[in-house]
Amino acid sequence: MLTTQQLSKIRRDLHQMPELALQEQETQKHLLQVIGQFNQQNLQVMTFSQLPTAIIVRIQGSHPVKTIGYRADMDGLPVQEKTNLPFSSQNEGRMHACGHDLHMTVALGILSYFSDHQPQDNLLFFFQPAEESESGGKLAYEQELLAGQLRPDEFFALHVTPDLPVGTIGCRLGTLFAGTTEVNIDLYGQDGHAAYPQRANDMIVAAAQLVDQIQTIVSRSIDPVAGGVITIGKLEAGVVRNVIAGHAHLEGTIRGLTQTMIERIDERLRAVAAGIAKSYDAKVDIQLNQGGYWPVENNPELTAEFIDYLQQTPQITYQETQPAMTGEDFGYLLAQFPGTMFWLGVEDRAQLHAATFNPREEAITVGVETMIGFLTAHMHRDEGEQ
Ligand SMILES: CC(=O)N[C@@H](CCC[C@H](N)C(=O)O)C(=O)O
Repeated sequence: MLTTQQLSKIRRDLHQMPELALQEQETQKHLLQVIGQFNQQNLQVMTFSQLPTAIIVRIQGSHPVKTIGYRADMDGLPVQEKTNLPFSSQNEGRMHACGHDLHMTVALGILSYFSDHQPQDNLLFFFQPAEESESGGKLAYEQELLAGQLRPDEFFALHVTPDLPVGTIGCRLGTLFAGTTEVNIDLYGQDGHAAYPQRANDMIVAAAQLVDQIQTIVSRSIDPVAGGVITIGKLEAGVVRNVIAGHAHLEGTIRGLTQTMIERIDERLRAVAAGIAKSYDAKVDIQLNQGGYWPVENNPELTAEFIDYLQQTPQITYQETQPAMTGEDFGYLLAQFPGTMFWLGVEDRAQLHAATFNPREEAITVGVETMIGFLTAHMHRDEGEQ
């Protein structure tokens, strides 16, 4: 089993090599190298041409009644790290700002334990590319990576959160995370000389109005008790001060706790964008893509058992959390397989996705020990029920 020092070294190595969605080649190489050092007796380590950076490791159980899956996401974000840590990202403009380096390390810690202590049930460790975009979970399912002998009967995963202290685990019955829709909007007008606005059709003004009107969607069209979010995170338009912009490009994300809510916001956004296009005599191209970012719905029975385990474990503080507006393509996988996702406290003042995000590493052993303890108890419970 990996020691705390070994886990920390692995996490720091992974932290230095963040790669974007579906480009996780170095990360995969590193994971395979670490896994190669574990006891291989009951392990089957697999990669796949259909999703080249994914890894699945199957551990054969001693007398299995089912296959239990555990998923860790692998990709980083297009963020320039500003932590000044000695093990900062070595990849310019890329950062593990969402804690996926910790997610992978926790998975390796659990995997290394069960490679030395054969579990009763089969275990499946899915190192998943592309959580931040491209929806690697959905791709894996559609390309039948998680089928046949590799089909999990249950699936578990965690996400780190800076909002909880180390030693605290957050979870809830029902919806843990929102579903999301990725938004891409292009507005097309007429470029021209800054001195002759009457001869051009300015898409900076149209885009500014669009961003402004978008703010009314949640505040005026959505039930405030149900809630929703629409954020425009990127707006590009124009080339220089004295040229009127004939094109504007906007990117954003919609968040809602139910499919109905997401669809309602999608519909309002289409209507508002069409209205702006009409009033500015512009052409609009709007692309809304939900991919696999479905709401994360925790399975009632498994999650109740998991929460019960946490409440009875003295080293852990359990906290019931509110649903969060973060998205996760594990939501897609939980729509196919029953399971539970939970928050692992890593306590930091910086938020997820911030360039200064610096999660506390002591949380790694909390994650590893929690999952080893829970899975062991869970498998024994199955044995008792046979
Ligand atoms: C936990 C987390 O931060 N997840 C991401 C998931 C990305 C969702 C999708 N690409 C989108 O932007 O809509 C998040 O941003 O919540």
